Amino acid sequence: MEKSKPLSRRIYRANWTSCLLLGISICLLALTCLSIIQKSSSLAGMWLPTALLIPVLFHNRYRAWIPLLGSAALGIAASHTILGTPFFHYLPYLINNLIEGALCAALLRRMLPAQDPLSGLGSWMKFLFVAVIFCPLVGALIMLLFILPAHTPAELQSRFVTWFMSEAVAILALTPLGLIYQRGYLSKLLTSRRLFGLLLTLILTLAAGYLALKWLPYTFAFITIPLLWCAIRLPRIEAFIIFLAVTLMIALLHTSGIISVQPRLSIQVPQGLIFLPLLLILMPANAMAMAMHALRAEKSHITQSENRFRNAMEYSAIGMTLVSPEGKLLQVNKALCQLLGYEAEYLTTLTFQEITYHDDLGKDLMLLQQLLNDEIQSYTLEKRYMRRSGEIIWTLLAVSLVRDEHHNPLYFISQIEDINELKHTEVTNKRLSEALHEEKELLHITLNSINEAVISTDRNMNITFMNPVAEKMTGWTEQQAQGQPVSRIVLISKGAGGPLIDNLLQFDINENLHSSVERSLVLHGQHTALFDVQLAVSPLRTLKDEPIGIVLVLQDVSKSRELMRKLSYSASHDLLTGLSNRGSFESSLKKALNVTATQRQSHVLAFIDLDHFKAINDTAGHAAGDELLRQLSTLMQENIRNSDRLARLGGDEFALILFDCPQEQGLITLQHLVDKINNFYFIWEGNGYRIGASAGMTQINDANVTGSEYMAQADMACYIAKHNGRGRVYKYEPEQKNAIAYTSGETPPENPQSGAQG
Ligand SMILES: Nc1nc2c(ncn2[C@@H]2O[C@H](COP(=O)(O)OP(=O)(O)OP(=O)(O)O)[C@@H](O)[C@H]2O)c(=O)[nH]1
Repeated sequence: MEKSKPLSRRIYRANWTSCLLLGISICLLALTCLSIIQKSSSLAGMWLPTALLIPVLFHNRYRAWIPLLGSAALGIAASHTILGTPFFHYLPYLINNLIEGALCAALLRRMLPAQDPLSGLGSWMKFLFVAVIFCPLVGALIMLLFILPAHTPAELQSRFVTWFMSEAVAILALTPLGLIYQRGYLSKLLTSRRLFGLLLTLILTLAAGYLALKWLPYTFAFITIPLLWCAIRLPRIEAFIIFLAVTLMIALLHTSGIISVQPRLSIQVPQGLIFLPLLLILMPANAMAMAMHALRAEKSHITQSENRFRNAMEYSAIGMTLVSPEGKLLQVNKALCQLLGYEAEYLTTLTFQEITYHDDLGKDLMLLQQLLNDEIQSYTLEKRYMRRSGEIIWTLLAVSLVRDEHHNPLYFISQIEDINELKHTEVTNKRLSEALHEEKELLHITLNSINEAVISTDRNMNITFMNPVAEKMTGWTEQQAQGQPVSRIVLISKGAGGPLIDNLLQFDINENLHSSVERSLVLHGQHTALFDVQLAVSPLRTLKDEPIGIVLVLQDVSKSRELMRKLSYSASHDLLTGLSNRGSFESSLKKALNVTATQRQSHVLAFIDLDHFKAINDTAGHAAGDELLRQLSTLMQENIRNSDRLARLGGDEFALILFDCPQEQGLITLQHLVDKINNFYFIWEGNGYRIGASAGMTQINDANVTGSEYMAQADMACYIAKHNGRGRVYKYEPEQKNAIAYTSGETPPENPQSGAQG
């Protein structure tokens, strides 16, 4: 917003044209006034140049004053020069005029607003004191200083009074016009219809004034009437124009001798006071014009604000009403009528109590009372109204109270906003939110009570939720894990020693389901044990199918895996000795045959049968036999390579595959085993026992021969070893159809050692 003061200064920025205009105007005014002086007395009854200079300076910035004052000085000097007044004679008066004008303008600039200096009686009173009384007095005093030595006291007194009066009357008549004049007013007036009215009023006022001056007694009392009438009827500026015109008319008529303003009194009125009545009639007229202007401005202001309020109320999108302190709807707008379904005429016959839903009336009345008691300034309330159709609607009511100047309540202003839909949505939302909360609680309880670990993440794979089982298995609390990358918390590998799975989202669940026990998934908990787990990974998606994270469900399957391991073990092992059983051995034989087929490797297959084992059972008992079987299994296991496969086929029969083993080496190894058994000294319950073993072997080097054929060959060789004296190793020879006894340079014993007590 622009400030008024700079705006005004900008409008009246002085330039050469305005300086020239001012100079010419002041010259003309001074010529007029000086002509009057020359005709009448030594000083003019009215000195207009200063009265013009004051508003011009007032409307211009200080830095423009020097050219303006210069122009004014030149104007006055020119007028004196034209009339032949010597320079040094008029110079003091000229300087005094400039000082007085500048002092007055400077004081007015300090005391009055720049935009509208005379806006009311208050500002006019200031103007009166400063411009009409104080400054002319100062000017008169300065003038006395100039002429002090050359005049008598009586002359000084007369000149003082004349100077003061002539300045005061001129300033009162002309300066207000200059102060309130706004650029463009004259051209607007000349083109408007008001001009005719103004001219007519001017003529009538001047005529009335002339008639009063010429023929009526109490001359100035009668002049006051048309002036006051103008002050009341006309706008401020037009009234001031008429005041000026009347003042000039009186001065001219008096000077020209057509009329005399000299009162018909016995005592002679001093020359200087001749225009005192003029001053006295101008002052009330001016004051009245100002008062009427202020009144009109106030009225216009009130009308404007009333219009604004009426428009705001009428065209408001929300319902508005003015309500009397008793509750009667005084005024309603269209929006309220639509909201409540009534016509305005009918609605204004009702009270708000009649249309308020009964349950909400109490609270409304209570707040209204607080408002009336001045305890609150306004209030808002969600309340229900009853529509004409009987429907009940929710509204948001805002109420304030308007009071008169004595603080008595005038009316309430109520704004009523339709929040019916909002309220219903709110109820629905509340219900939905409660249902959602219940669902969430239920889900939480479910997740907390199930045996599976449940972990969810956000779209960045950072953990958002873990149930208690997940906390237990991972070794992280939900609080610790929240916001952490899932790959840091959930460490899963394929098998206990396998590599960690780094991308759980792309993990193939089917692969996990069908993998062997050894390759199945293991969860590595922090500071906790390893868990055999079954993993399910589900991506979470929005309704628009946008990914928002994943849910991991981990089932602890450690117990079932352990059982499976045990079952698998017992299915493939001999429970007494811990060696492989027949089934497992046959699988190993198949592998050996495959290797032979693919890599052309040859292996050795052997059967080992204990000699006279039955005797141990019979003499020491079945438990001793069991223990002997266990010790001999360990003995044999210790004397073969880790890669070889030893199995107990049943009873006291063992089978052996020596992988990737030439026949000669196989025979040496077998003989070594048989020797070890032959030399083994078994102690049971303080007694020592010896047994022996017979072995038959065959070479696996032909992929076309089946496993059972090779088994039969080894069996046959073992049989021959047994029946050819026991305690020896025989190799199967296919060409001879019979096994050939093999000795490793030693003669087989005639009578093999039997399980006799040592
Ligand atoms: N203690 C024990 N004895 C068994 C087990 N399985 C079989 N036997 C016995 O092992 C013996 C095996 O019979 P044979 O091979 O004829 O006995 P042997 O005295 O070794 O005969 P030869 O082989 O001809 O020397 C039988 O007496 C079975 O009862 C077992 O698991 N524990």
